[in-house]
Amino acid sequence: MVAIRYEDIVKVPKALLHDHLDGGLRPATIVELAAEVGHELPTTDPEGLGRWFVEAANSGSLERYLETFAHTVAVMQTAPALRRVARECALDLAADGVVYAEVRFAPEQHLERNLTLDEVVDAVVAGFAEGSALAAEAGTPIRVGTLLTAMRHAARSQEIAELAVRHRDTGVVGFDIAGAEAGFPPTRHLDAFEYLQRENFHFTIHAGEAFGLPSIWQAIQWCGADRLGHGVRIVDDITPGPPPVLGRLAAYVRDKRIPLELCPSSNVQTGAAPSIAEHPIGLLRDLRFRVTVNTDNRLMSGTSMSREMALLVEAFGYGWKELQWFTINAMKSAFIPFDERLKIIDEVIKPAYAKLLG
Ligand SMILES: O=c1[nH]cnc2c1ncn2[C@@H]1O[C@H](CO)[C@@H](O)[C@H]1O
Ligand SMILES: [Zn+2]
Repeated sequence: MVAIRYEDIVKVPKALLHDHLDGGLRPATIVELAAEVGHELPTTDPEGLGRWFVEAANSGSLERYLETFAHTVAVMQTAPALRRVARECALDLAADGVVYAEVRFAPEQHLERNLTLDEVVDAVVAGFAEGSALAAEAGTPIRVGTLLTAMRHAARSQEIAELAVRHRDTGVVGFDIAGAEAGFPPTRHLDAFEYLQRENFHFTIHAGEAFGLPSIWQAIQWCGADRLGHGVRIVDDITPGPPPVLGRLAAYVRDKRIPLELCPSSNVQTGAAPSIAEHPIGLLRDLRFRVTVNTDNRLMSGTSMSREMALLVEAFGYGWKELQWFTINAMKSAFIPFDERLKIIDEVIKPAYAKLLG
């Protein structure tokens, strides 16, 4: 087999479902915005700051990993700052060959300087639109959908769900809950999820990352999640083989083709997986779960979509066939309408991979 080159991974179209806006800022932008608002950073050297985020996030614990977000959220409190961060996010993803991305953030964390929730969403959506327009001009078109996240330790999920539905025709395509998982089960937000179902809206739930099967079970069977954010601990319901035996929940997730938004590097940093080579993605792919590959937080993991793909190529020997499978899985699982997903699969993804597959 011909070795896969990194620059070819960058060029090939990729689809990304799980990326946090406040986990993907450019270090130089954080330094500039922090100077404007007088926020103190661990260092004002952009390169050093980038390294600081990765090292601080390498804690082995989700709670400590999440502490690093204090420095990104602090500089995202005005409409121009939110707009800039969103614009740069779209540009960075497009430059990395991502053609479709769903990017999430928690509006309730951006109210420190008196913006309203609606103003926060408007600024971010405008930033994505600007970034996408610039990316198209640069010859790297991208479509970005916004997901609104509610923080699971807080009590604003109903309000954020209503906010998401209010903005559904102007760029918001889904809803999510995130934050510390242990002690904050999905059913705490059942009202919000039931409301979203009545509105025929889409949502994913961070579940099965820092807490195991009960979280996944609640997310799917009580709350009705369309997808699982991470969901990596579904392996706890699989008895290793040969042949591996699926428990009832794992079988349900696979049978129903529930998409798993797997984030390899992030999982290693928070201790959800021991290493990339031992990441359950290998087993889950072999068993043909609806696996997708994601970045989670590009800043905290010092990563990109291409880098996550390259790490999997190296660890599992994947070729273009597997990378296409991940990409089509993601595109099939996106929250935009079916006909629009199909168009990207048929007109953008398949023709590009066909050339590489020969
Ligand atoms: O992997 C994760 N698991 C749980 N919560 C997360 C993860 N990454 C980021 N956030 C949380 O989501 C918020 C909105 O984007 C971030 O501020 C962070 O607290
Ligand atoms: Zn996440």
